[in-house]
Amino acid sequence: MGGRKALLAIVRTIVLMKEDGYFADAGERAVDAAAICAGHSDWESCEYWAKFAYENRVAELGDDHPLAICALQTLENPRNRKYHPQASFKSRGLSSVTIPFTVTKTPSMTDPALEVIKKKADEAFNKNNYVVALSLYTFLSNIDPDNGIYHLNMSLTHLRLQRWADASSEATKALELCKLTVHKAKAYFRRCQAKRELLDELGALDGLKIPLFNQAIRANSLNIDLEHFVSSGGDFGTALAEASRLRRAYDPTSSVGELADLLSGKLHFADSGSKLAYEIRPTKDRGLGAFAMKPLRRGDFILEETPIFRIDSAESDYITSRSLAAKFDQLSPTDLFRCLSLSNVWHSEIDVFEGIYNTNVFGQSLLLEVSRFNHSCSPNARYTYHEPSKKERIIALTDIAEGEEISISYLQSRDVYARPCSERQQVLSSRYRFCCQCTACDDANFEKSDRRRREIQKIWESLPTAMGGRKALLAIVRTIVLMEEDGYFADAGELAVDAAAICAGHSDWESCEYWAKFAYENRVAELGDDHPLAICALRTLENPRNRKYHPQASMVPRKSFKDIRLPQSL
Ligand SMILES: C[S@@+](CC[C@H](N)C(=O)[O-])C[C@H]1O[C@@H](n2cnc3c(N)ncnc32)[C@H](O)[C@@H]1O
Repeated sequence: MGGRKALLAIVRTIVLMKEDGYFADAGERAVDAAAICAGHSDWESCEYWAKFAYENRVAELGDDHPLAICALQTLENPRNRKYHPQASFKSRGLSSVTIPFTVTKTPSMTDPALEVIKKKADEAFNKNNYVVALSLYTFLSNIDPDNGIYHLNMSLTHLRLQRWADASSEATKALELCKLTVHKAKAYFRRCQAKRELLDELGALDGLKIPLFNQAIRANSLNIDLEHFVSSGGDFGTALAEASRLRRAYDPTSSVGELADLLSGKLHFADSGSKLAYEIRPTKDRGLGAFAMKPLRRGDFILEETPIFRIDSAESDYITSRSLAAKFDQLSPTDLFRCLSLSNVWHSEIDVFEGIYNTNVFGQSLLLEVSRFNHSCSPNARYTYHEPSKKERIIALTDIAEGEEISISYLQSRDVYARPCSERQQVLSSRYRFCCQCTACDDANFEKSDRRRREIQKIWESLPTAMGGRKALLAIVRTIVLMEEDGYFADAGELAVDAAAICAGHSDWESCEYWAKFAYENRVAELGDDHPLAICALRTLENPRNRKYHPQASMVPRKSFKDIRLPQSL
């Protein structure tokens, strides 16, 4: 089925179903309609139907149902063949066919990120963690500036932090924005408390000189707000108690330093490993970055960090704002605040959690410190997840001078060392929204670098899928040489693992040992000697003929590859 006739049939079916009081399954018809429109490249109509399908599936199945999630992904990626396999297969022109009514939003489509942040802010406040609570309320009010409740909460939090002037001005903003009398009463009361403390401080400064004047101001100012508090339904006894209470003087130093540290991301975390190896500070043109605090050698551990959370691979295909909100919901308010201070290149275009996650996810981990390391296509360090300790590691790939920026590659293996600059830039700009200017991409080097990386690309494209024998070994040698020439010092170990396997297949045990040793040494340097991949390389080196480690050992005719080695310099 396809085209105009089918779409008209779908419209008629939905109208008849609705007229007949049957309110299920319209979403399924709309999925077909969206697919038809995608096939004819009518993206506007496709979006119209995909939205209808999504809203109906959410209403009928729940927004966390795989079919609703799938509909959302289809809505977000109409041209992607993963979601619409038939996209653009037919001729255009279907936009006039739509259904004659609209579907209202369901309550479950509220912003899950805001709900979580608000809950965590309240939690921090209730645990007397006012600095974090204030930061989270401030974050919320920046996203939703017309919501007076956040200002009301900020006013109270400033009061707890003894920041009277801020408490007063937040209460004033709450008064401007809050509609309900009960909220207004709270705002008056808080402003009154703040002013009293503020005036006490002023009175303490010059109170001896003009005590009567200060008392008059105090009485007048407090009275006005207290009057409003009472007339807005505030408790009279509370107002009286407030009016008669005298509080200690204002302490301007309280908590300010801690807040500044949190905001500038300068706090070091408990398990951030070798603190002396690097520091996070602003770069010239790419936000924050990590810089070596001492000279580092290839193989040195720079950082080990427990992820804030991980998304397992099965989950990663179904990430939605709601599933991410559930992850963020498990964090402490302080960790949530730290996450919210991470870079978000998506700004308000997408849900705040999705923006932060997409900008900062490394592999499957979201991390606070690793997230500050910038990208290079010729990195001097790499990140790797160490499953046994459940920590993400950053390890030096080259020697790094004190003061030099430490960079890692956001792209993996052949996506970086076997792709020319333009292809890398495409991914980096669409996913991370920056134009890379690393040594492999800058104007002075990119042509030379492109020549090498294109050659690697070609070598691998021209090899048969079932790789084996001399040709493959020569391809591996050439690739490692080109990578090295191009200043790319990761992943050679992985290629050497393949080389060892080829040699084992042909029963060339001497060559097998040569490559297995190279693989082991490189995996140790890049991943650590306790990494499962390094341990596996060691076992392979120790047991080259064992099929557990080389399943293809001696499976093909015996051959010698002793003449194929890497140059001595490597
Ligand atoms: C994981 S964050 C890295 C830390 C970030 N600079 C910060 O201030 O928190 C990724 C973002 O940093 C910036 N970035 C990373 N590497 C870069 C590079 N080579 N050139 C320009 N911007 C880069 C981009 O905005 C990117 O989306």
